[in-house]
Formats: sequence, C-alpha cells, structure tokens
Amino acid sequence: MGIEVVVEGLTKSFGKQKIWQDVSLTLPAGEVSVMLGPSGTGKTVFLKSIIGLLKPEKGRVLINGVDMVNSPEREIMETRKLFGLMFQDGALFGSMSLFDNIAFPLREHTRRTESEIRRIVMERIDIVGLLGAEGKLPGEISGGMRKRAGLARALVLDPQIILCDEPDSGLDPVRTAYLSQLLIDLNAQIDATMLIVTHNLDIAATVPDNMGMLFCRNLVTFGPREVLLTSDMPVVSQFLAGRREGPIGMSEEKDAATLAAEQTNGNGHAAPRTVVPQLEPSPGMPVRQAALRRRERVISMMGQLPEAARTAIMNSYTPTLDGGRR
Ligand SMILES: Nc1ncnc2c1ncn2[C@@H]1O[C@H](COP(=O)(O)OP(=O)(O)OP(=O)(O)O)[C@@H](O)[C@H]1O
Repeated sequence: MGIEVVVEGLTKSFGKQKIWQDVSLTLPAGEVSVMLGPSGTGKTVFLKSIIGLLKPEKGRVLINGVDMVNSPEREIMETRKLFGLMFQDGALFGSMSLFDNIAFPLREHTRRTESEIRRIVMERIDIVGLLGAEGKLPGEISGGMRKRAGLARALVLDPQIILCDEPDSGLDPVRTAYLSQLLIDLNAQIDATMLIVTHNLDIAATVPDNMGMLFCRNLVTFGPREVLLTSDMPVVSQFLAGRREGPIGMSEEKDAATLAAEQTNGNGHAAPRTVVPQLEPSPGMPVRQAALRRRERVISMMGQLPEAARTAIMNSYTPTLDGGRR
C-alpha cells in the first residue's frame, strides 16, 4: 500500500517572491489526489518540494518519519526511492528506444540482471498499453504514447508515491479520457499514493479521491473531492466553470475594482454544479482498495464537511439496484 504524505505549514519563496505560504494537507495512503490552480500558482514547485528537490524555508513534509525539507540529505535520497515521477513532457531520452528509456531507472539505481530488467520493463509496458512499441524511439510515437511511456518509467521502481505533473498536457480529449482511466486502473493495481497536478477539468472531476487548489499564495482548500466540486468559493467555482468572471485574472489576481464591477453586473454567480461519479477500475481490474479505505475515512469526517459535500457523498454511496454500492 502507498504511504501517507503529511505536509505541515510549508512556505516557499524565491528571493522576495513568495510562491505559497503555510500549506498543510495530508495525502492519504494509496488515494489519488489532484492539485488544481491557475498557471503560476506554484503547483510544480509544490511537487518538487514534496520530493525534496526544492527547499521550502518553513514547514515539513513527512514521509515514513523522514522530513523531506529538513532531514539529512542521505535520508531524503533514500526516501526519494519511494517515488515515481511523471513529468509534463514525458522527459524521455530521444536517442533511446522506449524499452531503454523505461529500463533506465532500473539500470541506474538497482543491480538487477538484464533478464529481470526485461521482465519488469515488459510488465510495465503492458500496464500502460504500449506492448509492441518498445523498440521505437520517442520521436517515432505520438504524444499520448510518450506520456504513457513516461508513466511506465515512473512505475519500474515499484513506487509507493507517484507524482504526475500535468499528465494530460498536449493530449486530445479522447486520449485524456483514456489516460484518466489508466490512472485509476493503475491505482487499483498498485495501490500507490498519487498526486496529480492538472488544469484538466475532466481529470479533476472524475479521477481523484481528494482535491485541492492553490491560489494567491495559499492553499484555498484540500479534502474529499466532493468538497471542492460543490464549493461555492468564488475562486473554485470560477476555475471549475472556466469563466472570466471571478477573482482569477489573466495575471492571477484581479484588482478589486474589476471584481466589484463584475459583482454589480451580476456576473460573479455560478450555476449550481452536479458532482459526476468518480471513475471505477476497468472490468477485470482488482477492487480499488483506496476507495474502500476512503469511504470509511470520509464517512468518519462527515460531521466536519459542508452540507453540499455531505449530500454528494451520500448520493455517491447510495445502494444500487443490484444490492452493491456505487
Ligand atoms: N527554480 C526557480 N527559481 C525561481 N523561480 C522559480 C523557480 N521555479 C519556479 N519558479 C517560479 O515559481 C512560480 C510558480 O511556478 P510553477 O511552475 O510551480 O507554477 P505552476 O502552478 O506549476 O504553473 P503552470 O500551471 O503554468 O505549470 C513561477 O512564478 C515561477 O517562475
């Protein structure tokens, strides 16, 4: 099972530019979480801080008792082996075949024999649906295939925590839908803790168990998906509706006068939103253990949740006609 990631009071600046401050959240073990936020709000910086590649000036990131901000570098390096990373561009070596790209972390970080490496790499290639393409160069395949190859490479060291930075960038809506399903199937198969940074509202609405949003140097919310998806916070509803009206401007924040004018004109109100069901694993996949754990966890915290989120959660857990639960 994946490992819980506890972020406490994290603050990061570059020189005088504060990126975000006092960010606290817990990524529950094995669950899928999504971080949303307008461009430039520091989502990638957040991922890099979790894995210890960037050093926030305040706060902690606790993974198995190791603080990825303040612990000795040796412990941080060791803990980093628990991670699988999928970057925006797939970050593949252009002169290597997909097989060699995916095998690279195993050859770099383990002493496995070539026959073991072959077995592991082919298994991961199968998981991401690239069997047959292993001999191709990255330049010979489509962007969507490169993404999946990047995901296969993130999986070879059996990660317990997977960080995906905009896995959908450059993909068409159909490929994005396949990728969403792949992420859920993957979670069912390996039960790793996953954090996905995306702008894609379809992924956001259908994939994660938990959702958060960064805006204006703060974590505006983080919790069960239904909380964000039913939130009436102006910044959240504007983002989810993809509207110009609201606090998010072209360069992140709008000035107060523009905002006031919009409200006077009645443009600031969002239509009520419905919460679409979360994706289930494909037929033949194992039951997603994280979904079972999450149900217990969320039900135990119902009293602390807003009413709209409670209703959405109750609706999602209503019994179906065949006696099961959605
Ligand atoms: N190494 C760095 N040194 C200085 N500034 C940096 C560094 N890395 C990121 N930044 C700044 O931090 C801010 C947040 O960048 P980041 O890439 O995390 O945003 P983001 O939310 O992921 O954006 P997008 O959605 O457009 O990818 C930006 O202003 C960026 O210029």
